[in-house]
Amino acid sequence: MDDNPVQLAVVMLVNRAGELLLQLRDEHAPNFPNMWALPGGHIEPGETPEQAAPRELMEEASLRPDSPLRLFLVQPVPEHHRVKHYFYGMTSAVQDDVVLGEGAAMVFTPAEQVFEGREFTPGTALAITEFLASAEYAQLRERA
Ligand SMILES: Nc1nc2c([nH]c(=O)n2[C@H]2C[C@H](O)[C@@H](COP(=O)(O)OP(=O)(O)OP(=O)(O)O)O2)c(=O)[nH]1
Repeated sequence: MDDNPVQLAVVMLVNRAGELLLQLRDEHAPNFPNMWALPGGHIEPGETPEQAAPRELMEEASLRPDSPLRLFLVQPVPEHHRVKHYFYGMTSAVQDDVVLGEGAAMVFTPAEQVFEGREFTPGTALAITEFLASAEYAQLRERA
């Protein structure tokens, strides 16, 4: 039984070149230090996942999506007592627009390089794999 799992909102933000924004967690992070992740974090009490996702993106990268983020996947991770809400969206921002607010790095990464030598937080690699193969990602690429 996992009665009250921690609720997280994370963002798969794609730029006009089709690159995905990835966060490297810093060495002092209490959980999963030095691992790759998506920008995101805890959904605060009274906050919806739809509110938490753009807030975390602003706090951690100083970026806004071009249009409202959409939900891609809700993923239970019972072994870590978490539920992760994955949102996606497009930005016309470029790497120089990123202001690192949390973590050791925040980088737009070409899709074919996402899995090159990176260890991801639980559930993240699976969600990114599904997203990069999805109609949702293909549609963003068509509109870029
Ligand atoms: N940002 C992020 N955190 C993740 C991912 N996967 C995953 O298990 N986590 C975990 C790590 C942390 O235990 C938790 C999020 O913590 P955080 O420190 O990044 O979030 P936060 O901004 O809410 O931080 P705080 O308010 O607790 O200081 O979720 C992911 O893809 N991105």
